[in-house]
Amino acid sequence: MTQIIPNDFQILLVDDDPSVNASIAILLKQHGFKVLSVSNQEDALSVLENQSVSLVVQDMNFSRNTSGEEGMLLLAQIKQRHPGLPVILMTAWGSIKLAVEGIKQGAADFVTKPWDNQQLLRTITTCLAIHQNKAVSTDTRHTLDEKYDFSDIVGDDPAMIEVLTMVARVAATDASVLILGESGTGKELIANAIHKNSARAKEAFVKVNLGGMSTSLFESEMFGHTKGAFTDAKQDRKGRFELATNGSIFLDEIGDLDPSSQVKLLRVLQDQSYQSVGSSLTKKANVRVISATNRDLNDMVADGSFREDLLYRINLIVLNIPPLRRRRGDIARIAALHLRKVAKLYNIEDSRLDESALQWLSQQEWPGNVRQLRQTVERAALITNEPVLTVDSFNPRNLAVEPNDSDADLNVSGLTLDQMEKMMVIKAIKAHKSNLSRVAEALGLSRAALYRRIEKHDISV
Ligand SMILES: Nc1ncnc2c1ncn2[C@@H]1O[C@H](COP(=O)(O)OP(=O)(O)OP(=O)(O)O)[C@@H](O)[C@H]1O
Repeated sequence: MTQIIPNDFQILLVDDDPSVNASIAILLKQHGFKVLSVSNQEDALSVLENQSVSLVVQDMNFSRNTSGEEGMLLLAQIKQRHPGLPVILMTAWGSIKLAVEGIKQGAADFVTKPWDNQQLLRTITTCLAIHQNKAVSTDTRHTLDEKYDFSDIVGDDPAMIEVLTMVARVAATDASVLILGESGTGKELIANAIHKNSARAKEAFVKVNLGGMSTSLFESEMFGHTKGAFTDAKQDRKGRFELATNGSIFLDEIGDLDPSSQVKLLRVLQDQSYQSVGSSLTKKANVRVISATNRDLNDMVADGSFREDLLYRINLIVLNIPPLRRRRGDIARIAALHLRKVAKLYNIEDSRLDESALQWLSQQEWPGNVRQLRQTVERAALITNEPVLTVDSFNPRNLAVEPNDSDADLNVSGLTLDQMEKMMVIKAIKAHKSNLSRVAEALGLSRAALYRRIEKHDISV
């Protein structure tokens, strides 16, 4: 994992208030960094010309003018002369608009005054780690696997190697990551990989589907509630942020969040603290935030349905997961992986895909991406019940797969999810000779969940 060796880095502080420079300098030196301080823009630019600096922390105002214009100008000058140099802005509390503007102009991040020492340190080390790793040459899958745990993720195609290399770079940092990609491309798998390869790996990875969360439930779900806070609050309940303490929170479908919940989420990300519903106690949110969506958040910002300031809080790092049709090189391996899994589940021995099947699978458009590929392979294995799958096993006549179906969410199999589920439960019961503990284990269900399904589908055991 990427470690920052502070002594390798010289940080330039630019603030007209000597006490600000002095106290940040003490903090950074205590943590081993080398520090230079200047009080105005001219000196800052001259130091950058003549000395080796790894990162700049700059104020936004250098005179009585408090508009932030001077800071923006300095940022623009630094970015023009030293495009790759990370700059962190110090902005007055409440001037988030200015900070957002700064990020647009190329600032790496911003910290509000009065600053929190730990947060400032985290921001600095994160920016340095991301920047440092940019210089590392692209890895191969083999070198990545030596250092990181990417088990369960097939990705040898150059498009995915690029994604995994970026995951490797950012995993160790606390940077917020926004994962973009069509439905079924593996966003959740990537979010989990970021967590697994971070220092938070031993703590919780809490997934929240914001798409399915109503406005009225948002606060109590995310921040928890105390007993009696509202009519149905029969006891204290922890929220998702508390459950994710010291770990990571995965905010799936963040593009579906309604405006009032967006404000509440922004507040906790901004302040790094929150209050449970019905409590006046402020709790610290030491949580790494990973978000995902298949919507275009920039378009949503443009049409006013997504807050720009929230976007800049969640997208320090953006990972674009390519659709499966742009990484056809991975199709055969993904298909084989999921076939192995389903074969194990149903005790099918020596199952494999023959050349004709692999070729056919590699040529499809897969509008539903990896999820659709996985379901197609599982379905074929289940329906044919043959160890070797050929192109015929995927014959649309048998499986009703439409090769160029353009709607990923349509039921492309001719089977509903419910029918699939029933079929899988029946097969697993047969394969494990009605030993329900083993059936539950094979299906990844608790015994209670298995019983519920047996009852729901009226299956005899
Ligand atoms: N690179 C991959 N290798 C192996 N399996 C994968 C890969 N990517 C995705 N999958 C599998 O595809 C399925 C869908 O993945 P996942 O849920 O992560 O997608 P998603 O982009 O989060 O979907 P959605 O947008 O619908 O939430 C999962 O079963 C996952 O295990």
